[in-house]
Amino acid sequence: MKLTNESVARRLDEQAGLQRLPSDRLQLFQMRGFCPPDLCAELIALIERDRRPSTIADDNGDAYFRTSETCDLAADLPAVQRIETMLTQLCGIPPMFGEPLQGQRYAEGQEFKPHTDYFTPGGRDFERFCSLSGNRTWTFMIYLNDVAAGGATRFKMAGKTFQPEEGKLLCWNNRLPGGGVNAATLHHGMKVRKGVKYVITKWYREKPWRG
Ligand SMILES: O=C(O)CCC(=O)C(=O)O
Ligand SMILES: [Fe+2]
Repeated sequence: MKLTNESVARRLDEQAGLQRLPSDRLQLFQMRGFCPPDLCAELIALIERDRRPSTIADDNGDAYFRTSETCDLAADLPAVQRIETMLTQLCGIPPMFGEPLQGQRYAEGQEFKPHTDYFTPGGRDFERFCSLSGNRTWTFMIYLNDVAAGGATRFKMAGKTFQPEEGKLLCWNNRLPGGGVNAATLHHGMKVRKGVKYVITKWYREKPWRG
């Protein structure tokens, strides 16, 4: 199957319950209640079990750039298989293009400062992270819980902020229609002010994933 840059957005446009953000700068969709509460709870338990401090490809020398904790979620776990199947049905991207599912946990005061999910062509980390699998194409992110205060995801250039909410999916195309990277996807996982925030993230690549 040849996966074109445009075919994913077209498919997402046809999915019931998925809303497309009105914007000519980026392709971004949201869906409330995508992940059922029991599955959100299972995924949170897995993140609690396996979390470790997050790393970041290029933190611009700022140790506080991404202060959350991360974990890779093993593909053979039943909860992971369940959400992966739901994502594949939604977007139609063959699973071979996907990186392993990741979980993030933000405690009070933690954040992920403004960044893009793609690697900047020609940037310091590009060769290291993209030579085998190509750059990131689509991001699918799911909030697993309601957060008492803070923890929104802000797309400054697109002028849009999303509040965390149990089961809510956000997804966006990191590329422009012509194939280059889209700087308007810049986003900020804002500080959690009260409570704990859990998300999972699925990133897809231009070529089949070779980790
Ligand atoms: O937690 C958020 O709101 C954003 C997370 C994010 O941008 C990422 O993991 O790449
Ligand atoms: Fe991100």
